[in-house]
Amino acid sequence: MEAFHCRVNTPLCNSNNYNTNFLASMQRMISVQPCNYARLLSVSCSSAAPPAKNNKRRTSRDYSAKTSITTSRTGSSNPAGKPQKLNSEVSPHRAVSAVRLMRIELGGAFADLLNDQGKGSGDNEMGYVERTLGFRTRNLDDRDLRLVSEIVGGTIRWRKYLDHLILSLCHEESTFRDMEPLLLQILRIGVYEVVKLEMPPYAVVDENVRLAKAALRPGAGNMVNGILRKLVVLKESNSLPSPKVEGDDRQQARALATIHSHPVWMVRRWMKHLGQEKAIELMMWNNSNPYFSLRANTGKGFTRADLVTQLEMFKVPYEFSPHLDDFVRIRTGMQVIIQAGLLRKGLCSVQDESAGLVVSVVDPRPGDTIVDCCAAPGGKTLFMASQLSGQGSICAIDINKGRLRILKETAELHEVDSVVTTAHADLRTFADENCAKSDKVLLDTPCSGLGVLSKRADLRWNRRLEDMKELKHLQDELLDAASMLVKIGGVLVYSTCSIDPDENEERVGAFLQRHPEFYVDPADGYVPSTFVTENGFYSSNPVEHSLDGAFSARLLRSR
Ligand SMILES: C[S@@+](CC[C@H](N)C(=O)[O-])C[C@H]1O[C@@H](n2cnc3c(N)ncnc32)[C@H](O)[C@@H]1O
Repeated sequence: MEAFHCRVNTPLCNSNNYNTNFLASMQRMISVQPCNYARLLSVSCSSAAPPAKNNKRRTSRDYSAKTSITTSRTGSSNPAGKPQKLNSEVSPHRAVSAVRLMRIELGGAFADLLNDQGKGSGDNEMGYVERTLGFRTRNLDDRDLRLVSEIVGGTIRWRKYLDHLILSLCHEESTFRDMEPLLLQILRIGVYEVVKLEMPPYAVVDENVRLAKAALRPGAGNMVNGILRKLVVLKESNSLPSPKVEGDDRQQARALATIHSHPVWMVRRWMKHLGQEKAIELMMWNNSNPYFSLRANTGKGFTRADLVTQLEMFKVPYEFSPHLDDFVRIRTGMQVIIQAGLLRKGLCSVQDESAGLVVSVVDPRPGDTIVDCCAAPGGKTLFMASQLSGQGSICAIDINKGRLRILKETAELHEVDSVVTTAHADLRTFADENCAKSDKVLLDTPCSGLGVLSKRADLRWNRRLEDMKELKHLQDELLDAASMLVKIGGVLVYSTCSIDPDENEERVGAFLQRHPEFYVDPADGYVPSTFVTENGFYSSNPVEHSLDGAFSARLLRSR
């Protein structure tokens, strides 16, 4: 059977991609490679573990394409071709989680975007369930929605570790290697529920067996039953298989990557830059449940006190940010906030304080002319605009038209559009063609996003080591371009949401060598000293500051 090689494109930046659509992605994949439909159907209808006839390892993506093609060609992925119907036996959150996981891993949907959709999204989700599994379940209630977020986020984060457990519980490696994607997702959910959520184990087994039988076939249910029961026995006797951290650096990194569920290349990089202990702390942070920060939109006259009144009214527990006046932190209650329409009405935004502190480094003042070079979807543009009190201007540039449209619409919603204009352009061309010089230029550059892995559960699996090399080159070019827009005496702020020195200190160092007309203005006048490095840069560290990782350098132009 021929393998599919479909790389899901991910933007080289931290922000969400808003136009992902499962079926469209599937169609894209279909158009990439032809496939053998008869074989696909036979794969879906055969026993729990389809026989491995080829030597090549089948990736889950290979099977996903097959599954989805079956779906799109027949209108139902139900292998027995049963009419679509309500299945009240299957728990809704498991069915939705399994289908969401398929969409994320195979269709390129983004985990956090799906989690943010809130009430109403349950109907769409059920549509996906029906199209993928061939039946509906009862509707999701609030508890189900919370469970879906928890299970989907956790299962993605822990994927490597969960697969390690599943593999070690399979009789043969080929059983795991050739497992069809939906069956694998159901097993991952079950293993995550038993091992990480510590849910009542035999209920978890029964529920996931029921899902596998209904969504696939009885043989698949038997397989889930066998594997999960073995897992429960091992868990109860405290003898889950775990790789030993021993041998040379590479072997140790491999073991740690499995235990803490991260790509090996990242672990090796962090062991080199941070040492083993700090690398482990960072991975533990990335695997923990993040809290979120909300910024009250003062540009619209909605203060933090107003926000707090709303949170108290909806009984959402909060804490004040110790660093930024407009921000509060919440650990739970995001669904309530979404349902109450606070985001939709533009009264507040979800923004990490680490990003807010980058704006503090820019230090926007009423009357400033500002260029935001890589602006979309606009988190920092809008926060800067709210500080201009209607005086001054921000030119928001981005190469991505769709994201820039979102920025423009949000600026109107936030009532700061009088100071924001947008320019759809490649910064490198824009800088060549525009000779106007500005007071302040922010370059929030495309980066690996290695500082935001706790919030972006799927990002770790979408990044490759090669991205780092490509990014360095782009970051240098964008820095050169951004510097052309700064007036003499003006400010250039370079920022990333990465903790990687290659993207941060090294890029700034190389820039200063190429541009002796710039020098560092230490960040300690702009952010609390705990965030200021010995070189005068702003740097937030997830483990040390309990924020996302971010970096910025404030550079002044002398001539
Ligand atoms: C890190 S994101 C920016 C996030 C944004 N500053 C915010 O706070 O919401 C990087 C952005 O750079 C844009 N970008 C990438 N290459 C670009 C280029 N050559 N010119 C202009 N924008 C570019 C991407 O489209 C993406 O929106």
